[in-house]
Amino acid sequence: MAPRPLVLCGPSGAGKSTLLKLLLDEYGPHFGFSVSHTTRSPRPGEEHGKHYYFVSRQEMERAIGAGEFIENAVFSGNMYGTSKKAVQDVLASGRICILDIDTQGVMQVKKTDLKPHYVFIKPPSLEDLEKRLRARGTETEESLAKRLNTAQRELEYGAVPGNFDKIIVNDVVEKAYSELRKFILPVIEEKSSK
Ligand SMILES: Nc1ncnc2c1ncn2[C@@H]1O[C@H](COP(=O)(O)OP(=O)(O)OP(=O)(O)O)[C@@H](O)[C@H]1O
Repeated sequence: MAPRPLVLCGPSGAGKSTLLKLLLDEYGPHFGFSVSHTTRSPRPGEEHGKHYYFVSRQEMERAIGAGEFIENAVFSGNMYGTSKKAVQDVLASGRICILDIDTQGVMQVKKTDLKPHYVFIKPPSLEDLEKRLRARGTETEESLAKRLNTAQRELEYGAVPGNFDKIIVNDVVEKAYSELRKFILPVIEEKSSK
């Protein structure tokens, strides 16, 4: 039986990439990422089928209409999405497929039969979240305001009982990572014993 995917969700700046990096440093070979589809043009060095499946808007709309996508979203005018096939390819290789998605994506995944483990990464407070995003230095004032606004709604969704199997407050990174590790180890062990 294929392993269950792992959903990592949480507001921008909560620390998903940070925790994911630690997880992959320690257990990389057990995990895999699905290759997303996008209608944006490839950047230099990006390969079709490796970084993304680069498709036309027409093809993407057809596939979404045909129910081939688990989740999809529009960012700055371009469509992005995760196809069922892309996730199944990872699972078929015996790896735990990581889905780093927002709450909209989670709602869509919940309608599929993928049955992932749902983990929500939470910042200690909105103030901390803002500090971290500012310190990361990747945002303009406009994108920062947008992320903080969205964060409020995501935190509300994260707090609804039953929406997630595990909520991890990313206060001290090491502590948050050890919680994530403890949650996912049984999944790795179950997979490895098959
Ligand atoms: N526990 C922590 N304490 C202090 N800073 C942290 C902590 N965890 C992460 N950071 C820092 O906060 C910033 C945001 O973290 P990260 O990029 O991992 O967030 P993210 O959830 O992946 O965001 P996005 O969804 O925008 O990709 C980074 O600069 C990271 O180094």
